[in-house]
Amino acid sequence: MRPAQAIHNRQADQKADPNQPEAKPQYVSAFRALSGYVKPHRWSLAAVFGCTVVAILSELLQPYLMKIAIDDNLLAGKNDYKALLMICAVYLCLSLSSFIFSYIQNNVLQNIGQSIVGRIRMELFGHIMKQSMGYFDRTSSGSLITHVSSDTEALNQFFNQVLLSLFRDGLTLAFIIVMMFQLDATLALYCMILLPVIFMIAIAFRSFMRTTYQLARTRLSRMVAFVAENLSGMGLVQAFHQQKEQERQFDERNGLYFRANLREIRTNVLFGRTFDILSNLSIALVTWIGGIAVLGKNLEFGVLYAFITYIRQFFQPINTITQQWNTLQSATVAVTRIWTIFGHKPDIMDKDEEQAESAAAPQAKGRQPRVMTLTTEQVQGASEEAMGFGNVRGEIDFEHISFSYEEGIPIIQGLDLHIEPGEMIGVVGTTGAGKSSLISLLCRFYDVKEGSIRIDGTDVRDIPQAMLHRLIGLVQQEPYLYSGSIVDNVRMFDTTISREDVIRACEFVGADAIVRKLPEGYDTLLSERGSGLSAGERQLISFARIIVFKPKVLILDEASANLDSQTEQLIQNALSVVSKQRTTIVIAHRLSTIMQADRIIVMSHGEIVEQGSHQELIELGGQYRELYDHSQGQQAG
Ligand SMILES: Nc1ncnc2c1ncn2[C@@H]1O[C@H](COP(=O)(O)OP(=O)(O)OP(=O)(O)O)[C@@H](O)[C@H]1O
Repeated sequence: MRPAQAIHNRQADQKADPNQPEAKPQYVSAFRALSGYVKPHRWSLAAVFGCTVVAILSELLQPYLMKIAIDDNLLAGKNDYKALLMICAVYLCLSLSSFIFSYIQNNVLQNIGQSIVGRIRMELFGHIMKQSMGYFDRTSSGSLITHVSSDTEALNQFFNQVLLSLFRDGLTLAFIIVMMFQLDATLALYCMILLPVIFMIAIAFRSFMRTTYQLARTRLSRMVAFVAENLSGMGLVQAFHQQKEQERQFDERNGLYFRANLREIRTNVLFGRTFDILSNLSIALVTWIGGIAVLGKNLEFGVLYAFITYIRQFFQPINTITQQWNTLQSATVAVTRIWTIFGHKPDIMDKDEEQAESAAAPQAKGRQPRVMTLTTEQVQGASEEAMGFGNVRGEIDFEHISFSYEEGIPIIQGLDLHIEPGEMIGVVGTTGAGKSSLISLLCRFYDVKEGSIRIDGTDVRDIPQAMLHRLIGLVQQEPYLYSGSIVDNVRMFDTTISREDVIRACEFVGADAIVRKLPEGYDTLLSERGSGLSAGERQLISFARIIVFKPKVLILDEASANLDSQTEQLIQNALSVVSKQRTTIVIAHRLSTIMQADRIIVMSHGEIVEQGSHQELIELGGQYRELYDHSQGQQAG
């Protein structure tokens, strides 16, 4: 299999996809979960209920008025024009009342629905953002996009359609039955004969519609997930000329979705038309039985007219409620899926969050909180002075740490490393040696399985994450730049950092000349992922970030891409200024970057196999020497 295709397929296959069709709706738990969100709106819901009752009564009284006009006026031969005019006026008033109260009911209900869905969407996004990196390794971004967009949209439809229909159509149905029995109990009973048939058909269709609907939703989610995977791996797709192959795979998924949709539409049309037939059958039955009664003078003509009108109105709400079944199902599945995410507590939590969690679940066994020496006051605030972490020295200890991403596949085993405050450490090693993993552990993107990592003697697990990430400045291999101006990218949208500070930082790292060449200078808007800037330029912007945020520890995961010699020189200069007086760890792909480091560490299979200065390691004649000779050979070549 070709690489790009293999990677996509691997991602799609391996990551958990909660959009499985077998997800069964759990109505009770789903609605219990929603009830907390609905509670604050209970008075508005009561108003909706009141408006619905008035709107329906206004509508259902109209045929009754016609019955009065026919029986008590027209057929009674009274020629009472005034009374007839009065009936027409009341009829119009009822129409107006039905319109006004339906409008209010609709608006208030939409408002409630939108604010609940908006709140859930916000909380869901916030909850996803709190998850650890391990969670994102296991969960595909496509399915997370589906949860934040489609699942919350399904909830939206629940409030827009299902709740509205349950309110309006359910009450309409109940009132029509009352009106029918009020008009003529015998004729009403004949109509009720058809009810069991209607229910049987509705139940039969329900399970069929559920299958087709779920199939369509699942295929849609897969298609969305596929698009998301492709967009995030677009570079790879283009580099391997995989466009045709990906188009073919998309066409396959698109075709499946198209067919599932057609099936769903056919089922809906068939169901709707079956109800029309039933409605007409009832009308024929009532016309026959009622007609005989009218001819035998046992029933007034106006009653028969009103009955026929009510039968027409009777089938419409049943049809609508049954049609809502799908939306109800998908909303229930969506709620279940959203609550599954809410129920997933982050693998990595701050000590106080962990304590709150274990207080809420006393039976849960957790790690015992450790003594913490770094205080929040030491590292809070925007500037170093305000943050007060001037007294953090930046001493780092990896104490006999072990780590694995997956159970049984060790990546780092019993590693010990002590880094002095202000020391500059270069890390080299073969690909897959565990260099980036070591850094991820220090940043607490993952937790060690054994041992501990300490900063100034405090376990990183005992330092609040917000604080830890202000202490450590990370320049990643592929520095991420957000859609926004250069200024905002340097200060990470933190407006407490002035524009002047940003410019000074850029000047300091040597990025100023590059930024000023851009069309709008510091106000140039970067597109997503900072495209428009080269890898080296993006790294320089990241260095400027380091300067404005003044972390105590700097980590540079050097870009593996080859940079032109001018940019490489700029990066070297930037590194030497930003690493001054701060502990610095550089994962180097080019040995020239770390030759001046205080100490170089050589990693292999998750262990440190050599360490010392450049000169010492060259003299040792081991793996470093080999790497060095190899790089010299490459340069010469
Ligand atoms: N998120 C992850 N999930 C599972 N395995 C991972 C993950 N990240 C890395 N690995 C595996 O862990 C091992 C060490 O990877 P790591 O990225 O730390 O190596 P590295 O020395 O930084 O390599 P490189 O120089 O190529 O970046 C590799 O075998 C890699 O496949």
